[in-house]
Amino acid sequence: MHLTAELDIRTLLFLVTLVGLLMALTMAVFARRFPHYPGAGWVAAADACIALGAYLIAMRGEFPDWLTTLPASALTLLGLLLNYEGLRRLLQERNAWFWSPHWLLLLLLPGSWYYTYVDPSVHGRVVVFSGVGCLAALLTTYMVLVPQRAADAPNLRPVAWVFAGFALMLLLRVFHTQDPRQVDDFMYAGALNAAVLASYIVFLILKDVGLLQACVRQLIADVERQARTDPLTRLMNRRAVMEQGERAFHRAVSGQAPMAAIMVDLDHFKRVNDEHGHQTGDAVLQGVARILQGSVRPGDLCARFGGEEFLLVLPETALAEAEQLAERLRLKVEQSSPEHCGGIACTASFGVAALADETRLEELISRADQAMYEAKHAGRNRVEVSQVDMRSSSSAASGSAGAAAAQRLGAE
Ligand SMILES: Nc1nc2c(ncn2[C@@H]2O[C@H](COP(=O)(O)OP(=O)(O)OP(=O)(O)O)[C@@H](O)[C@H]2O)c(=O)[nH]1
Repeated sequence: MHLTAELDIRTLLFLVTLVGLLMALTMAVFARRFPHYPGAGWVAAADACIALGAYLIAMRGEFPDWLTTLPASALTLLGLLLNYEGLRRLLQERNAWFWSPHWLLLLLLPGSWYYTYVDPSVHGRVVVFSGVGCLAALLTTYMVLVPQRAADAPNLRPVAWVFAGFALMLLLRVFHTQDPRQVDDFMYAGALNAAVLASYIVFLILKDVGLLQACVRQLIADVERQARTDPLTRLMNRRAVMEQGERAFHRAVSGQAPMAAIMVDLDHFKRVNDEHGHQTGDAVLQGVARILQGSVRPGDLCARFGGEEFLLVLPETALAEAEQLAERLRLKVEQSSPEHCGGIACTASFGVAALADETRLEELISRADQAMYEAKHAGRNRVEVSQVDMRSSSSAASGSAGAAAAQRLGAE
C-alpha cells in the first residue's frame, strides 16, 4: 500500500494543531508560574501560532482560500520567529540584528503572495515556505550554539539540535519539491510532505520538553546556589564553607600540606546596630565582607559564618602567612571602615589556627574560634594565634598589633 494513502494530511494537520495548543498551554502555565524565565511566554505564543497556522491549512476547502494560504504560512513562520525570540530572551542574548531571522517574513510574504495570486502554485508556495522556515530554524540553532552569553543562562544546546533537525526536514522538502508532480495538491502531496508534517509534532514536543528540562535544571542550580550563599554579603554561607572546607582539609591532610583558618568577629557590633540602626549594621557587614573577599587568593574560602562572624579557610597556607594576612585584614578593616562600613568606625578581632594533628575541619575551626575569643578578652581589634600553635611554633608572635586601638576601645 502506498504511504500517502496511509497518512492522511488533514488528520496530521489537526494533530499538529492539537499538539501545538497543548504545548502552548504548557509553556504558558510555566511562564506564569516562573516569570523568572520571560522567554517561556514567547515560546507559548510561538506554539499557538504554529497550531493556528496548521489549523488554517487543515481547513482548506472549508475556509476561503485567501485565509488558508498566505496567512497560514505567515502564522507558521511567525511561530518559528517567536521561538527564536523566546530562546534569545532565555539566553539573555543581545539582539544581533544581522543574525536575527525576523527579516525572513519580508521574504515569505511577497513569495507566498506571488504564488497565491500572480502565478498560483502549491509547489511554489511549499518551496518558498520551506526555504525561509529552514533558514529561520538554522539561525535559531546558530544563536543558541554560539557562546558569549551570561554564564547562568540555561543550557539549551539539545533544543538547538532539535531546531537543526527540523531545518533538515524543511530542506529535504525544498529539494524533494523540485519535482512539481509531488505537490499538485497539498492534501495529497506525497510521503515527504506527510513526514514533514509529522516532524512538526516531534519538533513541537521535543523543543519544549528540552526547554523545560533546561529551565528546571537551571532552577535547581539557582536554588542550590542560593542555599549556599549568604544573601546579605554574597559570600558563601556556613554550610558551603564546611562542605568545601572539608574537601580542602582532606587534601591538606593526605598531601601533608599546610592549611590555616582565620575566624573574624566584628567588635561591639551590637552597639553599631543600636546606635546607627540595623541598615547601617548591614552596610558594615557588607563592607567587611568586601574587604575580606578582596584580600584572599582564588583558592581560599571566605564565608559569613554567623551573624557578625566570618571564616577564612586557607589551603596551602602556613601559620606565619595566615597571621600576616590576619594582621593585614585587621588594619584594612580599621582603616577603611568609614568608607566601607557605612561611614562609621568599626574594628574586628581575629583568631588564627594552623593545621596540626586535627582529624576534622571542625577542630581546626574551633581552635581559630578560641583564639578569636582570646583576642576579644585581650581588648579586641587584635590578632591572636591559637595556643596549640603558640606552643608548637616559637616564631609565632601574637596579639602585638592593634594594641593601642584595642586599649582605646576597651576603655570606652
Ligand atoms: N545589622 C545586622 N546585625 C546583625 C546581623 N546578624 C547579627 N547581627 C547583630 O550582631 C550583634 C552581635 O552582638 P554580640 O554577639 O553581643 O557581639 P558584639 O556586640 O559584636 O560584641 P563583641 O563581639 O563582644 O565585640 C547583635 O546585635 C545581632 O543583632 C545582621 O545580619 N545584620
